[in-house]
Amino acid sequence: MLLSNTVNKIVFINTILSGKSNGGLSVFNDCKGVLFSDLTIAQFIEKEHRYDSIEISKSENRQLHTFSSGERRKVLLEYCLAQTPDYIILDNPFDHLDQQSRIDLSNQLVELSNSISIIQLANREENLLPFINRKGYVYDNSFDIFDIPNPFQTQQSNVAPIFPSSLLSYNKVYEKIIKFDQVRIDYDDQPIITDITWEVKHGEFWQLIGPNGSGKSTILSLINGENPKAYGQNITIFDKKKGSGESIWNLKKKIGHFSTHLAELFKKNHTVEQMVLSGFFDSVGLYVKPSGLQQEKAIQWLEVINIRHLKNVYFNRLPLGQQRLVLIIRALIKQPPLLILDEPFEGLDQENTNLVAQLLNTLIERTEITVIYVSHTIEKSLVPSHIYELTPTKNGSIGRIKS
Ligand SMILES: Nc1ncnc2c1ncn2[C@@H]1O[C@H](COP(=O)(O)OP(=O)(O)OP(=O)(O)O)[C@@H](O)[C@H]1O
Repeated sequence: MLLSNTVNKIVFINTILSGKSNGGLSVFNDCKGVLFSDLTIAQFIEKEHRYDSIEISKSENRQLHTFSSGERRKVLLEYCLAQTPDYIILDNPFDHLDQQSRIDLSNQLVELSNSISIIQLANREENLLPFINRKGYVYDNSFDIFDIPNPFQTQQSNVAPIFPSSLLSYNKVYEKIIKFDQVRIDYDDQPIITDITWEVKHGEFWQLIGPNGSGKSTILSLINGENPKAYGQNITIFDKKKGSGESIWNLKKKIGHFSTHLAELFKKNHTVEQMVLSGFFDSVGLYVKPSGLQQEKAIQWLEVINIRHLKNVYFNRLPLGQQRLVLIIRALIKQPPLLILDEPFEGLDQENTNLVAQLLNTLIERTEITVIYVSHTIEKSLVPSHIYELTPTKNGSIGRIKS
């Protein structure tokens, strides 16, 4: 099933799992189904957080949030198959996976399709599994299923003419936005990254690549102040050595941050507009009163991603793809000196992928922002000026500049 980003995926999935489908999917109404999705992962993480329990990875005795994004997916698939379902719903199964893991998963799914039924949900046609023999397209919340138009056309987004100006001006030019000097991080005596020496200068545009579990998110967490292991390492951010007295909040003021995990534990009833505004205050969700100018800016950004009409809808009720778009503009709204995006294209359909790529291109063209993003896929429309690649070794991942 190819789904547009406006489809409420949670309701769609629940309709199938509760045996209430109409049309072609009604053949599954009396069968036992399981869900393989970021949504399931988020639910398990929440449960483990609330009860301080281990729900999935009992053999490794680890909570799910301590696994990397790709590792979480692998652990979840094992768990799903152990439930011996009649069918499995695979929601964007290739998200968060590196190239080799995608190939391995494809092969595993070909095998699996001999014993159980598979319903694949994808946001991009190129991600549909090649062996799937019945395809459909759902584009709104009627959940009516149509044939996929051939060729499948997506609208080209054009964000350039209404790109909002910045409210704040960061006119200080830093000599070293980031400098890592022989950085090494261990978890439970297991080396994760080792001997990382890397420098990012003002205005540069970097992609950080490496296989699942190689330490990309760990590196980002050392930069954005979320990882206490940064202290004691030789790390300089905005010309200041880590540990030389700058508060995390001061650091966060200069960084816009997006990660697909950002709202995993967010359960409050905050609206879309409040969520976007919270980017000014470096919080997830809004806890202070914004100014009129800030509110104006939030509306302008919502216009950029074409969802101004949803400003009063609760963030948690939005389809996952739109939640991610909202979190991306939340990261952009203050137009900070440094923007960090961890997998900004995951879960987006082609149209919204184009939109985000164009937003980033415009930002890079018109401002002096420094950008670091992590992505397992190469987006043709987005060309970083530099690539830093992590390669795992038994002593932890080492890094090198790829271009
Ligand atoms: N809190 C933790 N406790 C134990 N191990 C951890 C913890 N956090 C991360 N790790 C491990 O560190 C390694 C690097 O994780 P990280 O999330 O940085 O990888 P990544 O390159 O971002 O992977 P992915 O592409 O799958 O997102 C992984 O093997 C992960 O299991």
